[in-house]
Amino acid sequence: MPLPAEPTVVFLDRETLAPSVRLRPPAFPHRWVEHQRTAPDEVLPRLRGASVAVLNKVPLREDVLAQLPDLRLVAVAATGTDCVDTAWCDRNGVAVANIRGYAVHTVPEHVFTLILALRRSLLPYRRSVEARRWQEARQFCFFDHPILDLHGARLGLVGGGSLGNAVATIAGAFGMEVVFAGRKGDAAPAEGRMPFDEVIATSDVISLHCPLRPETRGLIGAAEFARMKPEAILINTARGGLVDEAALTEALRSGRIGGAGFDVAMPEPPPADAPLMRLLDLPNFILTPHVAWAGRGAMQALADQLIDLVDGFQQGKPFNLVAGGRRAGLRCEAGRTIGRSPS
Ligand SMILES: NC(=O)C1=CN([C@@H]2O[C@H](COP(=O)(O)OP(=O)(O)OC[C@H]3O[C@@H](n4cnc5c(N)ncnc54)[C@H](O)[C@@H]3O)[C@@H](O)[C@H]2O)C=CC1
Ligand SMILES: O=C(O)C(=O)CO
Repeated sequence: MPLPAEPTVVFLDRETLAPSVRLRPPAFPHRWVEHQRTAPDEVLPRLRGASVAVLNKVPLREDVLAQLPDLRLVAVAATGTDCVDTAWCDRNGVAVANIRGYAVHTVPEHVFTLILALRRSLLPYRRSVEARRWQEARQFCFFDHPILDLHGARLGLVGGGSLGNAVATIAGAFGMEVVFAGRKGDAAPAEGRMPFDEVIATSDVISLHCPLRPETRGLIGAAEFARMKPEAILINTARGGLVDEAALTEALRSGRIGGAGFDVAMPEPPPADAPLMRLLDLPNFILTPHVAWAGRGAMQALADQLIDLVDGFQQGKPFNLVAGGRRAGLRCEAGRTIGRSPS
């Protein structure tokens, strides 16, 4: 359904984009309302009467959506749309669009920052040097912490979209062997994919690049940690919720795996006593605050694409739809706009 004349566009969490990011105004007459942040009980009153909701991480669920008859488009200022009830939107003709491909450099660079730091014991060596351990060494260096090269190591990727593929390209330059996992439980995965369990059992580094959906929640749990190589490291820059944090705690504390690098948690921010926060004393665990995407250029690209989404929708040329495309004559499948429906 098209937007009305002079629609109201409400951005619920503007402060999730840095103040330096320029948001150009949509190219049509509209009323723009911007909130720095929005608490759960403020979502409904703020979106009443709005045709377009813009949000990054504000949850938008059925109980609220059902009370917003004027809403036509939810423009998510991120790739992951797990904060929106896309199934409800799809059933009820509310379009949901996301940002794609903006993070193909920034997230993979963060992934390799974590991988290299863990494989080379960067933080433990820094701590040792700070503690004057070098001065105690009887020769020119010391070997308190393990160092493992990337060359020749196997990288197992879960998710072969824009980020999985970009990580694979960098891995190739390091001389890593890259394997892509098939879907969990699928014994005969598509060509070019290795069975999920085999990827888990044989990879030196496992990196997650799939969306959080009901079927991927808890994708990596106790059974997966039990299968991993003792030196394996797990990288999660995708979403908290993909990994069972209690099982991760057990795997790291017992020395079952070599280490983990996480940029995401469930919930965010994590409370001070959350499982991931309690792991921070470990030298082989690194937690960053969901900033893998936050390279300056990537954030501006995201902001530009965000307004393109709104303009495209208003012009009757929606793109990047993950839900609600049927009424616009577009089919949405597995989070992808895959083409025009046959008429
Ligand atoms: N930490 C951060 O700053 C950022 C995190 N992300 C996260 O990374 C995820 C991936 O981003 P992109 O590669 O750009 O998305 P994408 O949509 O290009 O690729 C996602 C891939 O996951 C695959 N997939 C879907 N369900 C799966 C399952 N059950 N098992 C295995 N694979 C499955 C899809 O087939 C697709 O190949 C996003 O969904 C988002 O949650 C994205 C950007 C920044
Ligand atoms: O783009 C995404 O999915 C992110 O998590 C960044 O907000």
